[in-house]
Amino acid sequence: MDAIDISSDDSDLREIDNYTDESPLRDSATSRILPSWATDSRPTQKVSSPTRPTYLNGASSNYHSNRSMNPPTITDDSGPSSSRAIRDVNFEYSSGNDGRKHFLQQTLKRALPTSLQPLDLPGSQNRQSHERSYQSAWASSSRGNHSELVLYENKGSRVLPPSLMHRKATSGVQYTSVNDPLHYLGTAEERAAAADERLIFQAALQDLNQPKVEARLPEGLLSVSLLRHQRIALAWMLQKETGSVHCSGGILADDQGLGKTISMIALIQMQRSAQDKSKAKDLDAIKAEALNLDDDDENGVPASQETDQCGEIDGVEVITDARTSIKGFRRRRPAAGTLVVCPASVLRQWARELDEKVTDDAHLSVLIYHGGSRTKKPAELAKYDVVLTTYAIVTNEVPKQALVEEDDDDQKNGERFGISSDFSSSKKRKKPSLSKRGKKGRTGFDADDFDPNCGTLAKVSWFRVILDEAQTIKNHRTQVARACCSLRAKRRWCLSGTPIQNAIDELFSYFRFLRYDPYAEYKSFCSQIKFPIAINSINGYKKLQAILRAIMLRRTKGTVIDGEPIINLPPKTIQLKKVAFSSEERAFYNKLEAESRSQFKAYAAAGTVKQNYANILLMLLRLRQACDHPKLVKRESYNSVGRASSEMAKKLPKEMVENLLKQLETSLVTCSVCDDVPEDAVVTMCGHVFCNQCVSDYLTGEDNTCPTPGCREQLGPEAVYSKAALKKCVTGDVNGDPSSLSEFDEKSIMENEYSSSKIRTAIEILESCCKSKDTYLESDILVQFNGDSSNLGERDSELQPKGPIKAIVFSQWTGMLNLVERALNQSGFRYERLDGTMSLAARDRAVKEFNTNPEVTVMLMSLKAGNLGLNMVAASHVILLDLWWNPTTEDQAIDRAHRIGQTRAVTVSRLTVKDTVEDRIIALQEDKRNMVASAFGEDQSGGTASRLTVEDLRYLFNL
Ligand SMILES: Nc1ncnc2c1ncn2[C@@H]1O[C@H](COP(=O)(O)OP(=O)(O)OP(=O)(O)O)[C@@H](O)[C@H]1O
Repeated sequence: MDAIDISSDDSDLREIDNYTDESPLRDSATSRILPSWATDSRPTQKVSSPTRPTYLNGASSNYHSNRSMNPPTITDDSGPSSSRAIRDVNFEYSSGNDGRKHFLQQTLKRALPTSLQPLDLPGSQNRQSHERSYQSAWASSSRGNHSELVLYENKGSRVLPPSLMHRKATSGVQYTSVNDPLHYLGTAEERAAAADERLIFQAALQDLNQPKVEARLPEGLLSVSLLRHQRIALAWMLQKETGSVHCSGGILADDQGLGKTISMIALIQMQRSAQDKSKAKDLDAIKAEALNLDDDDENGVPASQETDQCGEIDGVEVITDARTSIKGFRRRRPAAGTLVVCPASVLRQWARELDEKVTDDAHLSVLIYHGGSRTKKPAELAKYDVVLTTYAIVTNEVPKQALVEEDDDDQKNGERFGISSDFSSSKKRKKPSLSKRGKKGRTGFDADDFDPNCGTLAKVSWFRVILDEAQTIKNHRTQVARACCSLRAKRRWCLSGTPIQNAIDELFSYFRFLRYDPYAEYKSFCSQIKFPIAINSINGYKKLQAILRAIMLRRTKGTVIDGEPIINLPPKTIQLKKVAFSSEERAFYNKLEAESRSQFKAYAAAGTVKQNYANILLMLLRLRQACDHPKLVKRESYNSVGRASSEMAKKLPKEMVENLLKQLETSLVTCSVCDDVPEDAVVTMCGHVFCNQCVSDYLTGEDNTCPTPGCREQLGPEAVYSKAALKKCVTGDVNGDPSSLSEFDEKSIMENEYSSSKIRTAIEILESCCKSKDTYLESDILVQFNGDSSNLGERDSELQPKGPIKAIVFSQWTGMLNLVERALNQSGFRYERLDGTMSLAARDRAVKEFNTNPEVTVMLMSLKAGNLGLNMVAASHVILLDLWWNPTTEDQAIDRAHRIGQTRAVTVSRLTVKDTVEDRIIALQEDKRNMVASAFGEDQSGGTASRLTVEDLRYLFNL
């Protein structure tokens, strides 16, 4: 469980199982989401920040705006800032008399900040010595009494960074220079030494002084020229792949639409061309570099030490370790090129970019590894320069890395540090681990890593693995994250415009994938990153920025290099449009809220709030949906599942149908794909319940397993049943079409022609922009884009392309898209639609049609299926019909239109209804936005406001 609950009371919401990243109740800003009636009646009082805290505005990028440095505001730790910080990392503490003091004491007991830890000599600080210092620090601190411990916290000035203390250095410890030989440790020592934070400090220091190096690709490799920020990214990536001691690779976190894909393609080309050159010179050396992929094989034992017996399966040499009899295929695993893992919806786009942006002469061989007929031969994968696949297939084929047993560790630390079990999180339910601890190798991989039955992707050693839209693995407990972590690779990259969406914890998953030591260990991540933020948000976030600096490159659309914006995109205007309910809608909503209120009160009175987590989420879902259209609330099942599924349901034994129906009707659980209460719920043959759209999206085009953690049932689209389809079977009316079922009230707002206030507003916006005569006016702000990137971003009104103004309309609910469709038909719009229930080919067709057919002016998109990766620059208006829990998902959606290639000013309308749950979601989004800005050191506009000094770094790493 991600949230570490150290409150002694039996507070209800905090310990709810099955909470998820996106779920509102997991966030400690719960009180912002639940209506006041819900929070007021909670039996346990929670402490929350009464005022908005002050945030740090440090720098996270080398390439920042030319602003002068503003030292961050110093806030009293006992004030709102610290309580905010506590919320950021999901702490809570009891609000009794000494609640806060007690919390701090316990936090300090659990993980002393580095500033209180003795330093080991560089290179000697392996994991055990780290633990020793951790213990001894506690031992020395614990000799003091509690008030002494609190003293460290309250007398914050004693531990402030020098830059915040009139430039007086507090640490007498010498720090090593960039030229220190430590920086050039041999390969064998690198891993051990990387666990030393001192190296991270040095990298950050070096980075601070680093000039804006640009790499130039040899002529003839790409069909377009790289933009300046892309050339800088290329130089940075080359350095990270070859000259970094932390991990080979990193996080390219540029804003959506700045060209991360092309930057990666340039990296692949650059490295290939370098190889080609040196191949001529030294073939042997190349073999060693390209094929010695076992460097990253963490279960590996040098071949010379093994006395193995060999056999061969599928062209892969299988080795039986003579001592353990464990079968492995570490040796001779085919050495393959670059694996790109991305959401299914952008698979084809990657293929297109690889085809179009690379010259014919420097052609890269590309395999789309997707679909039921994909090859089973590892050697086949190894033939290609680039293999493209999806997260679903990786999840399916790669044995999962063991779960991080943080609860376990917490308990051990609690016991070791004398913390009462009341404060340990060990009471919480542990998610099942697929592997037993005893079977794990030294780095926690499952023994079945060597299972010859694992999929083809796992039987290859990759030279490079790129996770596109890497936020997909943000929850390190999920199967997808654990599978990606197990991929064998020499170099690793995460691409994401929004790497943090909900909580700092999400970074841990990337660090783990990247092998970014010491933070790839959950305990170190907590003690070195999470806890310092909890204790002092200003310093904690500054340190995080420094840590990120060593492996992350992030530029936003507002980034300036040498006084020049990195890209001249047309402006983007976001309007929050407050829609007023009609009187009927208001009455409907108020009634619904009143019902939810009394229901919640009943749970609270019975002390069963936490048992009713899913019910409460459902109440929230209904309130959210009521803001869109009352019909969404009443309609239980409005989408037909596929014909194959309806046919299959008819063939099932009656008893099985009844059981599945019961499961669908009575089990209130969250959908394990989107982590919300299922919309248009469907049940799988194995009895798991999902949103129809989510499970369809997951299963698109793949023979797959059930997405529920721990369930390995094979699943096809025909084994997913809607309530309507099952009911038909039970009542014997097996020939009916489930989609035509209607269960609605016949009140006026439930009538078919009733169009909600939000839909009416959306249509008005579309009428005014897409049907207006201005469509072809010269007055549009246009930017020339003719494929020649040397002209990218230049404004030239004479070359304005003429074309219709188009819009994308997003909703998270397919039911809402259905209702909007009807309104569009009535108003005579031509539109396309993209949602998770469609095949990849159908989605691709819809995007192409929208982008190229001048008659089609509206694209209806599901936020869940269409917010990532797609290029939809034909649209210059975006309408968001409903709000998502975190703002980054909305940003992603908006940037489908606001990206390189956009020629017009982009207008975004976010529709919300006043005095509803949506007000509270907006406040929650604001909190999350601030947390992300603090972590990256960005201001609200996405620019970097100030940068870390050498003193800051020295202080932050306690050197
Ligand atoms: N140097 C360039 N020359 C020509 N076109 C470019 C260049 N760089 C990027 N583009 C185009 O800009 C668009 C956006 O690029 P890309 O899809 O790589 O962005 P991204 O950062 O990966 O975005 P997202 O995070 O949304 O996936 C693409 O259509 C791409 O072809």
